[in-house]
Amino acid sequence: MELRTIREADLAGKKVVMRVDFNVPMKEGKVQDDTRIKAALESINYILAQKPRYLVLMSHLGDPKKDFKKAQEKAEKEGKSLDQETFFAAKNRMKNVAEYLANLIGKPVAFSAQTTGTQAQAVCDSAPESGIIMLENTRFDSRETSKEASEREAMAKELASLGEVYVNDAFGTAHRAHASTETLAHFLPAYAGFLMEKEVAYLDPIVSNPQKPMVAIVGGAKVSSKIAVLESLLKNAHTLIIGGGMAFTFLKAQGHTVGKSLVEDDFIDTAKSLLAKAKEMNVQILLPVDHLASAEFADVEPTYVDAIDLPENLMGLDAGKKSVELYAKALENAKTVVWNGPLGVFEFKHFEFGTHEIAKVVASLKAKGGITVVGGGDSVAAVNKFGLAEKMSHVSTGGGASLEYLEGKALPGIVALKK
Ligand SMILES: Nc1ncnc2c1ncn2[C@@H]1O[C@H](COP(=O)(O)OP(=O)(O)O)[C@@H](O)[C@H]1O
Ligand SMILES: O=C(OP(=O)(O)O)[C@H](O)COP(=O)(O)O
Repeated sequence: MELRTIREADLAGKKVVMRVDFNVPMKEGKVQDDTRIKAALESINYILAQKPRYLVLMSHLGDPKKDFKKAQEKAEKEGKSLDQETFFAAKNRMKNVAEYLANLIGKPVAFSAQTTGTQAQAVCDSAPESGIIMLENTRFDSRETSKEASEREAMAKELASLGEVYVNDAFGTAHRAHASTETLAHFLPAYAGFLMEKEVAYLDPIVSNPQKPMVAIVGGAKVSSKIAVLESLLKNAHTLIIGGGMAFTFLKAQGHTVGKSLVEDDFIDTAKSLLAKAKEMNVQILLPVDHLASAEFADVEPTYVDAIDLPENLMGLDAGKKSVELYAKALENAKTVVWNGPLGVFEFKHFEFGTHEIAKVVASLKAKGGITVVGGGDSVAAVNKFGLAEKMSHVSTGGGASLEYLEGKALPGIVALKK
Protein backbone atom coordinates (compact mmCIF):
# COMPACT_ATOMS: atom_id res chain seq x y z
CA MET A 1 0.00 0.00 0.00
CA GLU A 2 1.44 3.34 -1.02
CA LEU A 3 1.35 6.02 1.64
CA ARG A 4 2.01 9.74 1.58
CA THR A 5 5.14 10.01 3.69
CA ILE A 6 7.00 12.81 5.40
CA ARG A 7 9.56 12.72 2.60
CA GLU A 8 6.93 14.45 0.45
CA ALA A 9 6.04 17.07 3.05
CA ASP A 10 7.41 20.57 3.30
CA LEU A 11 8.18 20.80 7.00
CA ALA A 12 10.57 23.76 7.18
CA GLY A 13 9.21 26.39 9.57
CA LYS A 14 6.00 24.39 10.02
CA LYS A 15 4.21 23.46 13.21
CA VAL A 16 4.20 19.67 13.06
CA VAL A 17 1.87 17.50 15.13
CA MET A 18 2.85 13.82 15.23
CA ARG A 19 0.91 10.87 16.65
CA VAL A 20 3.31 8.26 17.98
CA ASP A 21 2.61 5.01 19.83
CA PHE A 22 4.44 5.54 23.09
CA ASN A 23 2.09 3.13 24.83
CA VAL A 24 5.00 1.44 26.55
CA PRO A 25 4.97 -0.92 29.54
CA MET A 26 5.33 1.17 32.73
CA LYS A 27 6.18 0.16 36.28
CA GLU A 28 6.19 2.67 39.13
CA GLY A 29 6.54 5.57 36.69
CA LYS A 30 9.44 3.95 34.83
CA VAL A 31 9.53 2.86 31.19
CA GLN A 32 10.08 -0.93 31.09
CA ASP A 33 10.72 -1.34 27.37
CA ASP A 34 11.57 1.48 24.98
CA THR A 35 11.23 -0.35 21.65
CA ARG A 36 8.29 1.83 20.57
CA ILE A 37 10.07 5.03 21.56
CA LYS A 38 13.25 4.09 19.72
CA ALA A 39 11.20 3.02 16.69
CA ALA A 40 9.87 6.59 16.32
CA LEU A 41 13.30 8.24 16.50
CA GLU A 42 13.97 8.02 12.77
CA SER A 43 10.92 10.14 12.04
CA ILE A 44 11.57 12.49 14.96
CA ASN A 45 15.17 13.09 13.86
CA TYR A 46 14.16 13.56 10.22
CA ILE A 47 11.47 16.09 11.10
CA LEU A 48 13.82 18.04 13.38
CA ALA A 49 16.44 18.10 10.62
CA GLN A 50 13.88 19.89 8.39
CA LYS A 51 13.85 22.74 10.94
CA PRO A 52 10.14 22.88 11.74
CA ARG A 53 8.74 25.69 13.91
CA TYR A 54 8.17 22.93 16.48
CA LEU A 55 7.30 19.24 16.77
CA VAL A 56 4.39 18.22 18.98
CA LEU A 57 4.27 14.55 19.99
CA MET A 58 1.14 12.86 21.27
CA SER A 59 0.23 9.34 22.28
CA HIS A 60 -1.97 7.33 24.56
CA LEU A 61 -0.40 5.50 27.50
CA GLY A 62 -2.60 2.68 28.69
CA ASP A 63 -6.24 3.38 29.25
CA PRO A 64 -6.50 5.52 32.40
CA LYS A 65 -10.15 4.82 33.24
CA LYS A 66 -9.96 1.06 32.59
CA ASP A 67 -6.53 0.67 34.18
CA PHE A 68 -7.66 2.41 37.36
CA LYS A 69 -10.90 0.42 37.57
CA LYS A 70 -8.97 -2.84 37.27
CA ALA A 71 -6.39 -1.79 39.86
CA GLN A 72 -9.10 -0.54 42.20
CA GLU A 73 -10.99 -3.84 42.02
CA LYS A 74 -7.78 -5.69 42.82
CA ALA A 75 -6.98 -3.30 45.70
CA GLU A 76 -10.50 -3.71 47.10
CA LYS A 77 -10.14 -7.50 47.10
CA GLU A 78 -6.92 -7.10 49.07
CA GLY A 79 -8.55 -4.62 51.47
CA LYS A 80 -6.28 -1.80 50.31
CA SER A 81 -7.17 1.70 49.15
CA LEU A 82 -5.83 3.27 45.99
CA ASP A 83 -5.36 6.95 45.30
CA GLN A 84 -6.31 7.77 41.71
CA GLU A 85 -3.70 10.46 41.10
CA THR A 86 -0.88 8.36 42.59
CA PHE A 87 -1.99 5.51 40.33
CA PHE A 88 -2.13 7.70 37.20
CA ALA A 89 1.26 9.24 38.00
CA ALA A 90 2.87 5.80 37.98
CA LYS A 91 1.00 4.30 35.06
CA ASN A 92 -0.66 6.75 32.70
CA ARG A 93 0.93 10.20 32.95
CA MET A 94 2.94 10.97 29.84
CA LYS A 95 5.38 13.19 31.76
CA ASN A 96 7.50 10.15 32.63
CA VAL A 97 7.73 9.19 28.97
CA ALA A 98 8.57 12.78 27.96
CA GLU A 99 11.47 12.72 30.44
CA TYR A 100 12.60 9.34 29.14
CA LEU A 101 12.59 10.64 25.57
CA ALA A 102 14.53 13.77 26.57
CA ASN A 103 17.25 11.59 28.14
CA LEU A 104 17.29 9.27 25.14
CA ILE A 105 17.79 12.01 22.55
CA GLY A 106 19.72 14.44 24.72
CA LYS A 107 17.35 17.32 23.94
CA PRO A 108 14.76 19.06 26.08
CA VAL A 109 11.16 17.92 25.69
CA ALA A 110 8.60 20.45 26.94
CA PHE A 111 5.54 18.87 28.53
CA SER A 112 1.96 20.04 28.42
CA ALA A 113 -0.11 18.63 31.28
CA GLN A 114 -3.18 19.20 29.11
CA THR A 115 -3.71 17.36 25.85
CA THR A 116 -5.39 20.30 24.13
CA GLY A 117 -6.61 23.77 25.06
CA THR A 118 -4.99 26.94 26.30
CA GLN A 119 -2.20 25.29 28.25
CA ALA A 120 -1.17 23.07 25.34
CA GLN A 121 -1.28 26.13 23.08
CA ALA A 122 0.85 28.15 25.52
CA VAL A 123 3.49 25.41 25.82
CA CYS A 124 3.68 25.19 22.02
CA ASP A 125 3.86 28.99 21.59
CA SER A 126 6.72 29.29 24.01
CA ALA A 127 8.71 26.41 22.48
CA PRO A 128 12.05 27.36 20.96
CA GLU A 129 12.58 27.03 17.19
CA SER A 130 12.44 23.30 16.30
CA GLY A 131 11.69 22.44 19.91
CA ILE A 132 9.86 19.28 20.97
CA ILE A 133 6.65 19.26 22.96
CA MET A 134 4.92 16.20 24.39
CA LEU A 135 1.21 16.38 25.20
CA GLU A 136 -0.50 14.59 28.07
CA ASN A 137 -1.90 11.10 27.35
CA THR A 138 -4.60 11.56 24.69
CA ARG A 139 -6.89 9.10 26.51
CA PHE A 140 -7.32 11.42 29.50
CA ASP A 141 -9.69 13.18 27.12
CA SER A 142 -12.73 10.92 26.70
CA ARG A 143 -13.39 12.36 23.23
CA GLU A 144 -10.29 10.54 21.94
CA THR A 145 -12.02 7.16 21.91
CA SER A 146 -15.63 8.38 21.74
CA LYS A 147 -18.09 6.48 19.56
CA GLU A 148 -19.62 9.85 18.62
CA ALA A 149 -17.92 11.18 15.52
CA SER A 150 -18.80 14.76 16.55
CA GLU A 151 -16.87 14.36 19.82
CA ARG A 152 -13.81 12.93 18.09
CA GLU A 153 -14.00 15.74 15.57
CA ALA A 154 -14.15 18.39 18.29
CA MET A 155 -10.98 17.00 19.88
CA ALA A 156 -9.25 16.56 16.53
CA LYS A 157 -9.97 20.21 15.67
CA GLU A 158 -8.37 21.32 18.94
CA LEU A 159 -5.30 19.18 18.19
CA ALA A 160 -5.23 20.49 14.62
CA SER A 161 -5.14 24.07 15.92
CA LEU A 162 -1.71 23.30 17.42
CA GLY A 163 -0.19 22.50 14.02
CA GLU A 164 -0.04 22.91 10.28
CA VAL A 165 1.02 19.39 9.31
CA TYR A 166 -0.06 16.05 10.80
CA VAL A 167 2.25 13.05 10.86
CA ASN A 168 1.10 9.61 11.95
CA ASP A 169 3.86 7.21 12.98
CA ALA A 170 1.72 5.21 15.42
CA PHE A 171 1.47 1.89 13.63
CA GLY A 172 0.64 0.12 16.91
CA THR A 173 -2.56 2.17 17.21
CA ALA A 174 -3.47 2.26 13.51
CA HIS A 175 -6.32 -0.20 14.08
CA ARG A 176 -8.08 2.32 16.33
CA ALA A 177 -10.27 4.98 14.71
CA HIS A 178 -9.59 7.56 17.39
CA ALA A 179 -9.44 11.37 17.33
CA SER A 180 -5.63 11.54 17.28
CA THR A 181 -5.06 8.51 15.04
CA GLU A 182 -7.66 8.95 12.31
CA THR A 183 -9.97 11.96 12.66
CA LEU A 184 -7.11 14.44 12.82
CA ALA A 185 -5.90 13.32 9.38
CA HIS A 186 -9.03 15.00 7.95
CA PHE A 187 -8.20 18.40 9.42
CA LEU A 188 -4.54 18.84 8.42
CA PRO A 189 -2.35 17.70 5.52
CA ALA A 190 -1.51 14.19 6.71
CA TYR A 191 1.62 12.08 6.17
CA ALA A 192 2.94 8.75 7.37
CA GLY A 193 6.14 8.59 9.38
CA PHE A 194 8.93 6.16 8.56
CA LEU A 195 7.87 3.56 11.12
CA MET A 196 4.39 3.41 9.63
CA GLU A 197 5.93 3.12 6.16
CA LYS A 198 8.33 0.36 7.24
CA GLU A 199 5.70 -1.75 9.00
CA VAL A 200 3.38 -1.60 5.99
CA ALA A 201 6.24 -2.40 3.59
CA TYR A 202 7.17 -5.46 5.66
CA LEU A 203 3.66 -6.77 6.15
CA ASP A 204 2.29 -6.16 2.63
CA PRO A 205 4.07 -9.12 0.94
CA ILE A 206 2.92 -11.44 3.73
CA VAL A 207 -0.67 -10.35 3.15
CA SER A 208 -0.50 -10.73 -0.61
CA ASN A 209 1.44 -14.00 -0.63
CA PRO A 210 1.20 -15.82 2.71
CA GLN A 211 3.48 -18.84 3.01
CA LYS A 212 1.50 -21.76 4.37
CA PRO A 213 1.02 -23.45 6.75
CA MET A 214 0.46 -20.48 9.00
CA VAL A 215 0.34 -20.80 12.76
CA ALA A 216 -0.99 -17.91 14.82
CA ILE A 217 -0.18 -17.57 18.51
CA VAL A 218 -2.42 -15.26 20.45
CA GLY A 219 -2.01 -14.67 24.15
CA GLY A 220 -1.89 -11.77 26.57
CA ALA A 221 -4.63 -10.19 28.53
CA LYS A 222 -6.78 -8.19 26.13
CA VAL A 223 -9.43 -10.84 25.59
CA SER A 224 -12.22 -8.57 24.42
CA SER A 225 -10.11 -6.68 21.90
CA LYS A 226 -8.43 -9.77 20.45
CA ILE A 227 -11.36 -12.12 20.06
CA ALA A 228 -12.42 -10.35 16.85
CA VAL A 229 -8.90 -10.73 15.48
CA LEU A 230 -8.96 -14.44 16.29
CA GLU A 231 -12.07 -14.81 14.23
CA SER A 232 -10.48 -13.30 11.15
CA LEU A 233 -7.33 -15.38 11.70
CA LEU A 234 -9.42 -18.49 11.07
CA LYS A 235 -9.40 -17.63 7.37
CA ASN A 236 -5.67 -18.09 6.90
CA ALA A 237 -4.26 -19.95 9.86
CA HIS A 238 -3.86 -23.70 9.87
CA THR A 239 -3.44 -23.76 13.65
CA LEU A 240 -4.40 -21.18 16.24
CA ILE A 241 -2.60 -21.38 19.58
CA ILE A 242 -4.55 -19.52 22.25
CA GLY A 243 -2.55 -18.99 25.41
CA GLY A 244 -1.91 -16.53 28.23
CA GLY A 245 -4.83 -14.90 29.97
CA MET A 246 -6.87 -15.24 26.75
CA ALA A 247 -7.04 -18.99 27.09
CA PHE A 248 -9.23 -19.11 30.19
CA THR A 249 -12.27 -17.54 28.54
CA PHE A 250 -12.04 -20.34 25.97
CA LEU A 251 -11.42 -23.08 28.53
CA LYS A 252 -14.44 -21.87 30.49
CA ALA A 253 -16.47 -21.85 27.28
CA GLN A 254 -15.54 -25.52 26.85
CA GLY A 255 -16.89 -26.23 30.32
CA HIS A 256 -13.58 -26.44 32.17
CA THR A 257 -13.03 -24.98 35.61
CA VAL A 258 -10.62 -22.05 35.56
CA GLY A 259 -10.33 -21.19 39.26
CA LYS A 260 -9.35 -17.57 39.84
CA SER A 261 -7.85 -17.10 36.34
CA LEU A 262 -8.49 -14.08 34.16
CA VAL A 263 -11.83 -14.54 32.39
CA GLU A 264 -14.08 -12.19 30.48
CA ASP A 265 -17.48 -13.71 31.10
CA ASP A 266 -19.15 -11.41 28.55
CA PHE A 267 -17.15 -13.16 25.85
CA ILE A 268 -17.89 -16.79 26.72
CA ASP A 269 -20.54 -17.03 24.01
CA THR A 270 -18.24 -15.43 21.44
CA ALA A 271 -15.55 -17.93 22.45
CA LYS A 272 -18.02 -20.80 22.03
CA SER A 273 -19.01 -19.71 18.54
CA LEU A 274 -15.36 -19.19 17.57
CA LEU A 275 -14.54 -22.74 18.66
CA ALA A 276 -17.46 -24.05 16.60
CA LYS A 277 -16.44 -22.00 13.57
CA ALA A 278 -12.86 -23.27 13.80
CA LYS A 279 -14.14 -26.83 13.76
CA GLU A 280 -16.26 -26.09 10.69
CA MET A 281 -13.32 -24.47 8.93
CA ASN A 282 -10.91 -27.23 9.88
CA VAL A 283 -8.64 -24.93 11.86
CA GLN A 284 -6.90 -26.60 14.76
CA ILE A 285 -7.24 -24.68 18.04
CA LEU A 286 -4.71 -25.41 20.76
CA LEU A 287 -5.40 -24.38 24.33
CA PRO A 288 -3.25 -25.08 27.39
CA VAL A 289 -3.42 -28.61 28.77
CA ASP A 290 -1.51 -27.87 31.97
CA HIS A 291 -0.62 -24.76 33.95
CA LEU A 292 1.77 -23.00 36.24
CA ALA A 293 -0.57 -21.46 38.76
CA SER A 294 -0.68 -19.45 41.92
CA ALA A 295 -3.15 -18.47 44.62
CA GLU A 296 -2.33 -14.78 44.05
CA PHE A 297 -1.17 -12.56 41.21
CA ALA A 298 2.44 -12.36 42.37
CA ASP A 299 5.93 -13.53 41.47
CA VAL A 300 5.90 -16.55 43.77
CA GLU A 301 6.89 -20.20 43.42
CA PRO A 302 4.35 -21.70 40.96
CA THR A 303 2.04 -24.59 41.71
CA TYR A 304 2.09 -27.05 38.81
CA VAL A 305 -1.38 -28.18 37.70
CA ASP A 306 -1.12 -31.29 35.55
CA ALA A 307 -4.63 -30.92 34.11
CA ILE A 308 -6.73 -28.56 32.01
CA ASP A 309 -9.04 -27.82 34.94
CA LEU A 310 -7.86 -25.54 37.70
CA PRO A 311 -8.97 -25.81 41.31
CA GLU A 312 -11.04 -22.96 42.74
CA ASN A 313 -8.21 -21.37 44.76
CA LEU A 314 -5.68 -21.05 41.91
CA MET A 315 -5.17 -18.80 38.90
CA GLY A 316 -3.29 -19.92 35.80
CA LEU A 317 -0.38 -17.57 35.18
CA ASP A 318 1.72 -19.56 32.71
CA ALA A 319 1.68 -22.55 30.39
CA GLY A 320 2.95 -25.84 31.76
CA LYS A 321 5.52 -28.15 30.16
CA LYS A 322 2.93 -30.28 28.34
CA SER A 323 1.28 -27.22 26.78
CA VAL A 324 4.64 -25.97 25.59
CA GLU A 325 5.38 -29.35 24.00
CA LEU A 326 2.00 -29.31 22.28
CA TYR A 327 2.57 -25.80 20.91
CA ALA A 328 6.14 -26.58 19.82
CA LYS A 329 4.94 -29.61 17.85
CA ALA A 330 2.33 -27.50 16.06
CA LEU A 331 4.99 -24.93 15.18
CA GLU A 332 7.47 -27.49 13.81
CA ASN A 333 6.47 -27.22 10.14
CA ALA A 334 5.05 -23.70 10.10
CA LYS A 335 6.14 -21.49 7.21
CA THR A 336 4.58 -18.34 8.66
CA VAL A 337 4.12 -17.61 12.35
CA VAL A 338 2.34 -14.56 13.67
CA TRP A 339 2.53 -14.06 17.40
CA ASN A 340 0.80 -11.53 19.55
CA GLY A 341 0.47 -11.69 23.31
CA PRO A 342 2.66 -13.46 25.86
CA LEU A 343 1.73 -16.99 26.96
CA GLY A 344 2.02 -16.14 30.62
CA VAL A 345 2.88 -13.36 33.02
CA PHE A 346 6.42 -13.20 31.67
CA GLU A 347 7.17 -10.08 33.74
CA PHE A 348 7.34 -12.44 36.72
CA LYS A 349 10.47 -14.59 36.74
CA HIS A 350 8.44 -17.57 37.98
CA PHE A 351 5.94 -17.30 35.13
CA GLU A 352 8.10 -16.58 32.07
CA PHE A 353 8.59 -20.26 31.20
CA GLY A 354 5.94 -20.71 28.46
CA THR A 355 6.64 -17.40 26.73
CA HIS A 356 10.41 -18.00 26.85
CA GLU A 357 10.23 -21.57 25.54
CA ILE A 358 7.91 -20.69 22.68
CA ALA A 359 10.00 -17.60 21.85
CA LYS A 360 12.97 -19.99 21.41
CA VAL A 361 10.95 -22.28 19.14
CA VAL A 362 9.67 -19.37 17.02
CA ALA A 363 13.19 -17.92 16.80
CA SER A 364 14.51 -21.24 15.46
CA LEU A 365 11.99 -21.22 12.59
CA LYS A 366 13.50 -18.18 10.89
CA ALA A 367 16.76 -20.07 10.50
CA LYS A 368 14.75 -22.79 8.69
CA GLY A 369 13.36 -20.28 6.18
CA GLY A 370 10.12 -19.50 8.02
CA ILE A 371 8.64 -16.02 8.34
CA THR A 372 8.12 -15.03 11.95
CA VAL A 373 6.33 -11.86 12.95
CA VAL A 374 6.07 -10.90 16.62
CA GLY A 375 3.93 -7.91 17.51
CA GLY A 376 2.55 -6.08 20.52
CA GLY A 377 3.99 -3.93 23.30
CA ASP A 378 4.35 -6.72 25.83
CA SER A 379 5.24 -9.43 23.33
CA VAL A 380 8.08 -7.27 22.03
CA ALA A 381 9.17 -6.56 25.60
CA ALA A 382 9.22 -10.33 26.16
CA VAL A 383 11.38 -11.20 23.14
CA ASN A 384 13.70 -8.34 24.06
CA LYS A 385 13.94 -9.66 27.62
CA PHE A 386 14.96 -13.07 26.28
CA GLY A 387 17.44 -11.53 23.79
CA LEU A 388 15.60 -13.09 20.83
CA ALA A 389 14.31 -10.03 18.94
CA GLU A 390 17.12 -10.25 16.37
CA LYS A 391 16.16 -13.84 15.63
CA MET A 392 12.66 -12.94 14.43
CA SER A 393 11.93 -11.98 10.80
CA HIS A 394 10.03 -8.91 11.93
CA VAL A 395 9.32 -7.44 15.32
CA SER A 396 6.30 -5.25 14.84
CA THR A 397 5.50 -2.37 17.15
CA GLY A 398 1.82 -3.28 16.82
CA GLY A 399 0.19 -6.39 18.21
CA GLY A 400 -3.49 -5.97 17.39
CA ALA A 401 -2.53 -3.71 14.48
CA SER A 402 -0.17 -6.24 12.84
CA LEU A 403 -2.67 -9.06 13.28
CA GLU A 404 -5.49 -7.03 11.74
CA TYR A 405 -3.24 -5.85 8.93
CA LEU A 406 -2.14 -9.41 8.18
CA GLU A 407 -5.80 -10.33 7.94
CA GLY A 408 -6.15 -7.84 5.11
CA LYS A 409 -8.25 -5.42 7.11
CA ALA A 410 -8.14 -1.73 6.27
CA LEU A 411 -6.72 -0.03 9.35
CA PRO A 412 -8.36 3.38 9.84
CA GLY A 413 -5.12 5.15 10.82
CA ILE A 414 -3.45 3.91 7.62
CA VAL A 415 -6.34 4.41 5.22
CA ALA A 416 -6.25 8.11 6.06
CA LEU A 417 -2.65 8.28 4.78
CA LYS A 418 -3.12 6.42 1.51
CA LYS A 419 -1.88 8.05 -1.68
N1 LIG B 1 -2.42 -16.11 32.42
C1 LIG B 1 -2.38 -14.79 32.51
N2 LIG B 1 -3.08 -14.15 33.47
C2 LIG B 1 -3.04 -12.80 33.57
N3 LIG B 1 -2.33 -12.00 32.76
C3 LIG B 1 -1.60 -12.59 31.80
C4 LIG B 1 -1.60 -14.01 31.61
N4 LIG B 1 -0.79 -14.28 30.58
C5 LIG B 1 -0.30 -13.12 30.14
N5 LIG B 1 -0.77 -12.10 30.85
C6 LIG B 1 -0.45 -10.67 30.73
O1 LIG B 1 -0.85 -10.16 29.49
C7 LIG B 1 -0.15 -8.94 29.29
C8 LIG B 1 0.05 -8.70 27.83
O2 LIG B 1 -1.19 -8.67 27.19
P1 LIG B 1 -1.44 -7.83 25.87
O3 LIG B 1 -1.44 -6.38 26.20
O4 LIG B 1 -2.67 -8.41 25.30
O5 LIG B 1 -0.17 -8.19 24.97
P2 LIG B 1 0.56 -7.29 23.87
O6 LIG B 1 0.92 -5.97 24.51
O7 LIG B 1 1.77 -8.05 23.45
O8 LIG B 1 -0.45 -7.13 22.76
C9 LIG B 1 1.16 -9.08 30.03
O9 LIG B 1 1.29 -8.02 30.95
C10 LIG B 1 1.04 -10.43 30.73
O10 LIG B 1 1.52 -10.40 32.05
O1 LIG C 1 -0.38 -1.60 22.76
C1 LIG C 1 -1.13 -1.52 21.79
O2 LIG C 1 -1.73 -2.57 21.22
P1 LIG C 1 -1.11 -4.07 21.30
O3 LIG C 1 -1.05 -4.45 22.77
O4 LIG C 1 -2.11 -4.90 20.54
O5 LIG C 1 0.21 -4.00 20.63
C2 LIG C 1 -1.42 -0.22 21.10
O6 LIG C 1 -0.75 0.86 21.73
C3 LIG C 1 -2.93 0.01 21.11
O7 LIG C 1 -3.36 0.10 22.42
P2 LIG C 1 -4.88 -0.26 22.78
O8 LIG C 1 -5.06 -1.75 22.55
O9 LIG C 1 -5.03 0.14 24.23
O10 LIG C 1 -5.76 0.55 21.85
